[in-house]
Amino acid sequence: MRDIIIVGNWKMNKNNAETKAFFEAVDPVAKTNKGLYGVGVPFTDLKTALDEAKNLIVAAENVHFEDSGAFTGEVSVPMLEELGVKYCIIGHSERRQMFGDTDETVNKKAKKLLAAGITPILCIGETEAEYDAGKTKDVITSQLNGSLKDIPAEEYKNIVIAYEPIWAIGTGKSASVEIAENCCKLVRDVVKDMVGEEAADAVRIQYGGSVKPGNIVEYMAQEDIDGALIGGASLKPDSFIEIIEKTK
Ligand SMILES: O=C[C@H](O)COP(=O)(O)O
Repeated sequence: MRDIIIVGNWKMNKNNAETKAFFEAVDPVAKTNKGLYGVGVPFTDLKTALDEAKNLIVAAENVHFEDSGAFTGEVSVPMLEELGVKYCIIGHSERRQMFGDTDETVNKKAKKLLAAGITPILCIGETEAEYDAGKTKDVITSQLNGSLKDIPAEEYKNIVIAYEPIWAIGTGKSASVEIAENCCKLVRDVVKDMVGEEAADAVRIQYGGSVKPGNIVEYMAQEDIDGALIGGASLKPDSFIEIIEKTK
């Protein structure tokens, strides 16, 4: 049985004082022996978050695939390791759309993270036009094959895949439970085709896109949904606390 993993993604929000206040309010509630709860925070908040975290896990929101060099503005895997980061979101659709991330660069990031013992939270998902054109399966298959290329089956227990239909991100228009479950099952089937049943059973799959306290329970009741990646509803302590309390 896979453990649940529910992670907030703050995106470009919160300073250090706000991070500290969030952890003071939320961290005690996240004490559980049943699953994992955490937040992805901006690089500038990582140290504060890690210092405060007793129960919540802390994720970076991106990383570069080279260890060091002339990459102005970037942060490397060894830099995250030095801070004690254990989780890192990669390939978020906002990075793919606005900052040039591709399946190829995301694949390099995933390999570097795994080699360092940091769990990648790999984001995939189709646009509204692709969904309407019935291309979801093709898009997911191509993103998974590209982003997880040459990663051995035994590593999949250390990987989290976040299926986030782009049309549901920040729109308030969440995918129906049926669509979310069907697509997460599709992700698992593609992984099975790629690396076999054992890896497909082990990989944790999150749904992301307008998840909130009012819909988290029905998503989490689905067989192939092991967790959620939550943007807007992870910013307010009260709303994230409600999500934790409803699922732990
Ligand atoms: O990474 C999280 C997703 O982008 C979902 O964001 P949202 O919950 O605000 O729709």
